[in-house]
Amino acid sequence: MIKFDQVTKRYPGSIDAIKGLSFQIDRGEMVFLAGHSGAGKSTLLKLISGIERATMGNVVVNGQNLSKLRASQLPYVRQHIGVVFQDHKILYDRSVFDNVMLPLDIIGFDRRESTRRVHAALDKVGLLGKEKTNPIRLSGGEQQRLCIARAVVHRPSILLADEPSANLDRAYALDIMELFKSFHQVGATVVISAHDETLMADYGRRIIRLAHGAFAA
Ligand SMILES: Nc1ncnc2c1ncn2[C@@H]1O[C@H](COP(=O)(O)OP(=O)(O)OP(=O)(O)O)[C@@H](O)[C@H]1O
Repeated sequence: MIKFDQVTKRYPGSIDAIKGLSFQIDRGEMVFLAGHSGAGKSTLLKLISGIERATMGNVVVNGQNLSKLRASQLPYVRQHIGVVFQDHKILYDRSVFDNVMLPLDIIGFDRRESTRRVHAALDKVGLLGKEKTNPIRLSGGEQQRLCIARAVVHRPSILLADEPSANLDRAYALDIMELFKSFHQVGATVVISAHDETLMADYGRRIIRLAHGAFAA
C-alpha cells in the first residue's frame, strides 16, 4: 500500500514540484500517472521509491513512513520496490546479464539463485539469448525491456515506471504496457507515468492526473 498524506516536495531553489497531495494506492492496484511535462510525475515516483524525501507531509510505503525513516533504513524499503527509470540508467560497460544482476548483487543474493532469477527475468521480457550482449547493441525497445528485467528481478511488490513508453512506436509501447499488466496480474502494485493518455485509455485503470504538482481539475 502507498499512502500520501499532505505531501509537498520543494527542490532547493525551485518551485514546489508536489503541492500538498493526499491519495492512496492499494496493494495490487495498477494505476497510471498522467500530466504535462514538469507536472511532478517523476517527483511523485521518486518520493514513493525513497529517492527523494518529502519536504512536508508523510509518504507511507508498505506500512513504513518514509518521511520518518533514517537514511540507513531506506535500502530495506527499496528491496521491495522496482523502478524503471526515465533515463534508463543502463551501465554500458557491462553486459545485459550483469545489468540485470545488479539489484541482486546489492541485496546480496546467493550466486546460483541470482543466475536463475536473471535468466527468468530476461526470459519474461524476451531477451533470453542476449545475456552476453553489450546493451549499446540493443534497440531502444530492447533497452527498455532490459530496464524492466532489472526492475523486476528481485520480485518487488511495487513496480514503478517513469514514462516507459516514451520514444517507442505505438505497437511497441502497447507491448511494454502488456508486460506491466502481466506483473500486475501476478500481484504487484504497478504505477506507470506517461504524458500520452491514449495509451492508458484501453486499460480501464485509475488515472491520477497532475498539473503543476497538484491534482488536475
Ligand atoms: N532535482 C531537481 N531540482 C530542482 N527542480 C527540479 C528537480 N527535479 C524536478 N524539478 C522541477 O520540479 C518540477 C516537476 O518535475 P518532474 O520531473 O517531477 O515532472 P514530470 O511530470 O516528471 O516531467 P517530465 O514529464 O518532463 O519528466 C519541474 O518544475 C522541474 O523543473
